[in-house]
Amino acid sequence: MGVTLVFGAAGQLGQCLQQLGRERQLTNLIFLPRTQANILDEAALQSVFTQYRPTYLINCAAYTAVDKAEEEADTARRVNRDGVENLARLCGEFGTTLLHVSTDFVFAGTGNQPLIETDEAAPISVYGRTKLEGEQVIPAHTGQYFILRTSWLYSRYAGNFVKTMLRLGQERSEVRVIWDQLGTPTYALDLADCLLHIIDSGSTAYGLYHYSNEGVASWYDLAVAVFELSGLPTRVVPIRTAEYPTSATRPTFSVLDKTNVKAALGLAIPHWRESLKACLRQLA
Ligand SMILES: NC(=O)C1=CN([C@@H]2O[C@H](COP(=O)(O)OP(=O)(O)OC[C@H]3O[C@@H](n4cnc5c(N)ncnc54)[C@H](OP(=O)(O)O)[C@@H]3O)[C@@H](O)[C@H]2O)C=CC1
Ligand SMILES: Cc1cn([C@H]2C[C@H](O)[C@@H](COP(=O)(O)OP(=O)(O)O[C@H]3O[C@@H](C)C(=O)[C@@H](O)[C@H]3O)O2)c(=O)[nH]c1=O
Repeated sequence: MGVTLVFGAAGQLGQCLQQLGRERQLTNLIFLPRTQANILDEAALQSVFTQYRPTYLINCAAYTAVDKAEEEADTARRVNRDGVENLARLCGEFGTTLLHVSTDFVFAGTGNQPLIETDEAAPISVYGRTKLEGEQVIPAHTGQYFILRTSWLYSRYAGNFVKTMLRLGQERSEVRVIWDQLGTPTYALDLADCLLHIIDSGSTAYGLYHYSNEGVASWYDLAVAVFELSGLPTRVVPIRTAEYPTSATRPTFSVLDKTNVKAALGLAIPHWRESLKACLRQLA
């Protein structure tokens, strides 16, 4: 069986893949943190590809600080666009299948219907724009790719909204959370499982797909569920976006339609509340 290289292995999704790799004893998964393989370092990438000649590459490396990206557009673009192009070029040269992850923030989010892959992407933040550019550079270099757009990732690893709520819940009796932005929380471990499923299945249904957990929620709903399921008495006050100013504008409605990924890969996707329970069990 060929080798799968994982870039950005120290991040949230990368650590979920490491967890599944350990649990399933997948010896052909090679994890490369930024310190070993910076996706902006073309010479280092060339030598990693020459050494491993990977069958698959999973790219978890990204610039994900949504607000900070507004002031660091060049840095965000280098990682989210140029870094992805470096990987795609080498995947093309080495016949490697690229599994790349993108975001619901490529959408303006002004509608009210679940978004399909062919809906117009019109990002309203630097992060969203640079992630869209990353999606768009891939097909020029290789046709062997899966791009999975996902949303609102959380897990026991790295920083994420669920962990922020648990921390705030310990510190305060009340938190104020936006209820007028709708999307779908996604357990990063479920996404990691989906990525490994693509590899296991040997699927050649290349292309762009939407993947999140099932259901719809506001950030307020998610916070309420976190406190309810973890038995914390914290009160959640619903507020509007205007009452929580941030540098980056976020989509109002970015629920992803998963019809295509389920059909192409034969996946059963858990509801976000079920996956949240599983994550909170891991965190406890
Ligand atoms: N988090 C979320 O809510 C969502 C994430 N996504 C997408 O999912 C993917 C995974 O996200 P997630 O795991 O949460 O992100 P994280 O920010 O947790 O992890 C990203 C990793 O990429 C690394 N990295 C940054 N720059 C480089 C570089 N030049 N070379 C190599 N590695 C680098 C970071 O290293 P360091 O820690 O040193 O900066 C970090 O370890 C990303 O593509 C993201 O855009 C999509 C929707 C939602
Ligand atoms: C901490 C906090 C956040 N919020 C709001 C702000 C924002 O609209 C929303 C989420 O805030 P965060 O900053 O935690 O999450 P954010 O960084 O916006 O999350 C996004 O990250 C990128 C990487 C993606 O790709 C997206 O899919 C999405 O997951 O919750 C509150 O209303 N109250 C709070 O106390």
